[in-house]
Amino acid sequence: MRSPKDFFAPLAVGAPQPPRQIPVRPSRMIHFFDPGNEKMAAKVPDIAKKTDVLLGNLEDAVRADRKEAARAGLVSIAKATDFGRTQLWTRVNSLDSPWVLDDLITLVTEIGDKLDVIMVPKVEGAQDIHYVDRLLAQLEARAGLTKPLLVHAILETASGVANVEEIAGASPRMQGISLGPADLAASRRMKTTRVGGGHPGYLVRTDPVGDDLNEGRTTYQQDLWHYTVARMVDACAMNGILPYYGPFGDIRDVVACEDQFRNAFLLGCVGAWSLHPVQIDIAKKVFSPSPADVAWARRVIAEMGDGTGAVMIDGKMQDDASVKQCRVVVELADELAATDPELAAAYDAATKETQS
Ligand SMILES: CC(=O)SCCNC(=O)CCNC(=O)[C@H](O)C(C)(C)COP(=O)(O)OP(=O)(O)OC[C@H]1O[C@@H](n2cnc3c(N)ncnc32)[C@H](O)[C@@H]1OP(=O)(O)O
Ligand SMILES: O=CC(=O)O
Ligand SMILES: [Mg+2]
Repeated sequence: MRSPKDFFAPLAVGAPQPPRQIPVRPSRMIHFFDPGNEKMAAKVPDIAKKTDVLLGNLEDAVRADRKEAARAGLVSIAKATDFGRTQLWTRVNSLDSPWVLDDLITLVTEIGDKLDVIMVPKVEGAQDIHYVDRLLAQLEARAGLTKPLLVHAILETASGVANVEEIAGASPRMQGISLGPADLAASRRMKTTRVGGGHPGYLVRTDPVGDDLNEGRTTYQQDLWHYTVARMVDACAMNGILPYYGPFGDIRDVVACEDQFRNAFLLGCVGAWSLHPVQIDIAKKVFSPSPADVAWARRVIAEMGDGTGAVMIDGKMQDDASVKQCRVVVELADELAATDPELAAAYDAATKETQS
């Protein structure tokens, strides 16, 4: 057993120093594509210009007989493309699959310098992260990489949820965690047949008004994912890593997709997956704080001075705690605005308006 003092030491001789902080880079949408699908692959250079993260997916949604083609496709796309500021991630096959070892060996060796994050599916506990951590260190050392690869876990097994805190803190490489509602539903033996989103049957109903149990009773659909997202957000926050909502499979229902993404944003997530080009702009809109919220937050910070005490602004009490929330919003807005001049202009315009 290594001492806690060794937590940040490289796990192989010659491997780069693991990170002490997760780099702050926009990751509002993690856009999935199948690198073995020629049509999708052809769109990558253009999609790269409008996404924060492009993810070459090798796992579910890639047919078993297309796994090698997807892996080879990702290698050639990564070598041929200048991604600019866009991060390149991959989702490798699960640790019990016949493909994952070759996924990791090939990708780290061939394009380890181009990849930022490796997403690991179906993580059950810290032991899965420890395995990947050591293997990556060995491969990084062999490939002579100088920048450590980061690891992102998908929360999509019942035991993964039970162990989410230890997963989040299992390695200094841990960059974040995404909810995987489809596999999680199956693992939990939930009786849904969807990829994320709500279900009309999961509801609460107001009390009966008279003898007729069917008359005048309103029902409210509930969020199937609230408990898991909230646990994931806490586990990530306490370990200094980033939480994400995962996939929303009803591509046509852009309205409900936006709702699901916004619930996650409000609860603390920094982004979500986009499975289809139509979901990119939804994620960008939802996971960027609105100009009105940023203007308000800047006003509260300005009026709170040194950040202590209580003031009244437009009839609302503000104090040390609310100013901290405002700082979270403004920090995120500033980070996003730093690479998005349009957003920066919208934030400044809204701020000027509240000052006039
Ligand atoms: C539970 C989980 O694990 S979720 C994560 C795994 N799943 C995925 O990664 C799914 C990724 N997405 C997809 O495979 C596809 O978007 C599908 C199958 C859902 C729909 O694909 P299509 O039926 O081709 O959709 P549609 O006809 O609307 O596509 C329009 C165009 O966008 C392209 N396109 C679709 N999805 C993507 C994408 N994710 N990235 C880039 N291009 C895409 C299509 O190739 C098509 O191109 P064309 O105009 O040159 O023909
Ligand atoms: O991988 C994602 C999921 O929902 O399953
Ligand atoms: Mg899954």
